[in-house]
Order: sequence, then C-alpha cells, then structure tokens
Amino acid sequence: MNAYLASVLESVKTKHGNEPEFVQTVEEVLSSLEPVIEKHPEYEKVDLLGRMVEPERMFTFRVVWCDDNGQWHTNRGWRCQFNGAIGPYKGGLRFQKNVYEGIIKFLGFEQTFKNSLTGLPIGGAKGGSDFDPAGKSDAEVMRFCQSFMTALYRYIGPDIDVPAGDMGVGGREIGYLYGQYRRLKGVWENGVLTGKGLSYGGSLIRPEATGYGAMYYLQEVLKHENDTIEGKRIAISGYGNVGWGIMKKATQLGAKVTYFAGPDGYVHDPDGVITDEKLNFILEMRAKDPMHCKPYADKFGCEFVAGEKCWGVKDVDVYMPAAMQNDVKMESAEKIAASGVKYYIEVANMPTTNDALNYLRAQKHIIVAPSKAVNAGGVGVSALEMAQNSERLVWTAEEVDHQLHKMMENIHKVSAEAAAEYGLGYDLVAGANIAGFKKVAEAMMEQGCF
Ligand SMILES: NC(=O)C1=CN([C@@H]2O[C@H](COP(=O)(O)OP(=O)(O)OC[C@H]3O[C@@H](n4cnc5c(N)ncnc54)[C@H](O)[C@@H]3O)[C@@H](O)[C@H]2O)C=CC1
Ligand SMILES: O=C(O)CCC(=O)C(=O)O
Repeated sequence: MNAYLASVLESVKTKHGNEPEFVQTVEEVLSSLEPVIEKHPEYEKVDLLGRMVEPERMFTFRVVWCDDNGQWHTNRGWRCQFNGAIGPYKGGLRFQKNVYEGIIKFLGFEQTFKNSLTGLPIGGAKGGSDFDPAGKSDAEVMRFCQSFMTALYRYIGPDIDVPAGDMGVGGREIGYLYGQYRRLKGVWENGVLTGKGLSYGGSLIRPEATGYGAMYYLQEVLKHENDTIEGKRIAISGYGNVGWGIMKKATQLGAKVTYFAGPDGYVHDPDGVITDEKLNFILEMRAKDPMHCKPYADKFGCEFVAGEKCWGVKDVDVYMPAAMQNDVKMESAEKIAASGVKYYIEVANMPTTNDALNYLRAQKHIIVAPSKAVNAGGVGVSALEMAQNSERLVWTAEEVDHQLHKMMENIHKVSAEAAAEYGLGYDLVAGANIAGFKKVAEAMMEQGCF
C-alpha cells in the first residue's frame, strides 16, 4: 500500500481500535484507492483521505422513554453526519440492541460512497440507537421515537440532514418520528425524512427499492456475462425489508429465492418464495417476530435447518447476503467457493469480513459485487422521495421504478468503467470504491480545506 494510504489507515487503527467495523470498512475502501492516489498526488498535500475518514460531526444523545408498565428506560441515540460535500447528509437510522458508535460510523462512511454512486446530490450520514424494537408494543415504540426525535430535531432538516429507515426502523417508526418532528417544528417539512407512508409524502416503490435495485444490478452483472436472470435460483440471508424486495422482484423477473436464512436457521423452499401468499406470509412473520423464520417452513411444508446459515448450498446460482454486517466469514466463504456458484452479490451493508471478501474476489469462477453499489437503490429512491417532496408532486410507481432501474444500470456502468480505467479488469468492488470516491474527492477539493 502507498505510504500515504498506509499512514491514514494506521492512524484510523490507532484512533478507533475499539471500533472494528469502522476500521474494517476504511481498510476495505482504502485498499482500492492506491491507483487513484498515485495519479493524484495533490490529494496528500491537503490530507484529503485523512479528512474523509473523519466524520464532519457525530453526536450522542440520551433517549428516555416509558414502557407500558410505567417503568422508565434510558437508551443512547447517535447521528453521524459523515460527509456533506455533495449534498445534505443522508442515511438511515438503525434501532438494534448491538448498535454503538463503531456501527454508526462504519455505516456513515459506507453511505458517503454509496450515495455518491447514485449520481444524486446526497451526502453520507447514519444514525440509530441501542433500543431494540423487537417485542415492544406500538405505544412503547411511539414513545421511544418521540423521545428520539425530540433530541434530534434541531440538527436535521430537508436541506441539512435527512434520516430514513435501516434495520429495526420501518414505516411505523418513520411515521412516529415525522409526527414528532412536525409537532416540535410546527411546519410542514416532510422532506426531512424518507421512507414515509404514502399518505404524508412517501414515495411509491421506496419499501421495495433496495431489493428491486439489487435485482436490477444483478441483471447488469448477468448481461456482462452473457447470462440471463430467467430460472436463476437465489439463496439469501435476511427476510426483512430488503430480503422481501429481492423475493418480489426475483419472482417478477422469472427467478426465485429458494433459500433464505434468519437468526434461527434457514428455510429451503425448492419451489421458491414466489406466490403472493408466501410473500405476504413473510411480511406477517417478520412483523410478529423478526428473529424466527421457522414458521414459514411449518406453514408451507419446507425443510428448515436450525442454527445454520445457507452459505455453501449447491443447488443455487446466486448468493445474496441481505441481513447484516459480517454475516459471511472466512469459513462460509470457503463453502461458497466450494459450492461452485458464480455470482456473489452483497446486499446488506458490509455483509462480508475483509478476509472472506478478498478470498472470494480471488476465486476465478466467482464474480463479486459490493454492497455499496448493489444496495444503493434504497437511498437512491429516498433521494427521489426528497425530489417529490420538494416539488410537492407524487410520481407514479412506473416513473420511480424506471428511474431506479436507470440508476442501477448506471451504478454498474460507472463502477465497471472506473475499474477498467485503472487497469483492474471487471473488478466491481474496486470500481465502486473508486467511482464513489472520485465525485466526493472532486467536491472536497473544489470547496477548500476544512
Ligand atoms: N432498508 C433499506 O432500505 C436498506 C437496508 N440496507 C441494509 O440491508 C440489510 C438489511 O436491512 P433491512 O432489510 O432493512 O432490515 P430489517 O430489519 O428489515 O431486516 C433484517 C433481517 O435480518 C435478519 N437477521 C437479523 N439478524 C440475523 C442473523 N444473525 N442471521 C440472519 N439473519 C438475521 C432479520 O431476521 C431480518 O429478517 C442491513 O444491512 C441494512 O443496513 C442497505 C440499504 C438500504
Ligand atoms: O434511504 C436512506 O436514506 C438510507 C438507506 C440506508 O440506510 C442505506 O443505504 O444503508
């Protein structure tokens, strides 16, 4: 690694030794940037990379709420406004027990490059809380969200910072958050949040956008390989918002999800999750209990393998981890490589550890696509929601879907072109990092040092 890159990485490791996920993503991105840094020695002079790995600001706040039994609880909330060089800060909120600064920072860093790849004017941010919505009543979630927004509302706005959903934050939470924002500000500023309900400014297709976008990206990879989507069998992890979108779009395109994994094990449905009955059951199942997918196997008479992941199954054509970070470690990567599968398409944010990712990229028979490109359709449609809110218009589902499709084609194209420009062949991982980096770097260079 070039000396400047190595020194930036070393300093991140020293400063953030207790935030391994953040160190991991920085290492992954920087390891792709060597040829760009060699070509642009001016970046070192202004310490562009040193500035890029430091959030513009990050804050922590107390969130106090009362449960249905009258017991009060104290959680922590965070917002990390990572990089605003190309647009207002933009990125989701994650409510999950294990959330801490390192998770929020890793997600904010990834978001900066992902948002740049969409081609739209949105900077990178992320936020969340160590609050776990699982098992809480609607009233408890509402009180939590109201308290969270009371702490956050001064620091966000349609032209400042626009949160959205991520794990544990869906339409219900966004509704409560927006209600509290409106109550506190006394203005109609629905562009302050995305992923809203349709009755108050949400965009058609936003709930499906990340999964649909991932499938459109997969189609571009298949086209590149002179292959087609028809009949492809897909194994995924996660059956949340993103997994469900993949299942729906796969069915529409003539492919099918035949394996899906949850925290309790994995389901094998050789017929595929393709009927409305099955897709709706998934929605109900996750609303009731996001930790168990076995009820699907019980209901539809499929095989369920408890406590295992589906990485390594042989009768699929595509793997798409769509649950959480570091879901695929070295041991799973070896099984995936041994299965002979050709397409490894990351969907969740950073679903693969760096050693596993590098191992998979080194396999000649596997094409690896990186999450920050593949899942960018979600935030991309969030930006389209912001555009609709600004013009006070509502676009049709066809219009949004069309724009999403074009966006995903373009993300694949610019990533492949960036890799080719630096002599890296069809390396979609490096290509996405370089293409995402270039726009942010140019904007930072033009705006001066701060
Ligand atoms: N919602 C969105 O629009 C976007 C989400 N993402 C990323 O996609 C991933 C999934 O997000 P969502 O579907 O929105 O979240 P979600 O909360 O709706 O669903 C997460 C899913 O992961 C499963 N899961 C949790 N722990 C697991 C474990 N240990 N093993 C296997 N499965 C497990 C849950 O059962 C659930 O099905 C996350 O990494 C998120 O950051 C990325 C871009 C946009
Ligand atoms: O829609 C958004 O603003 C953010 C989506 C998100 O959380 C992500 O891209 O990881």
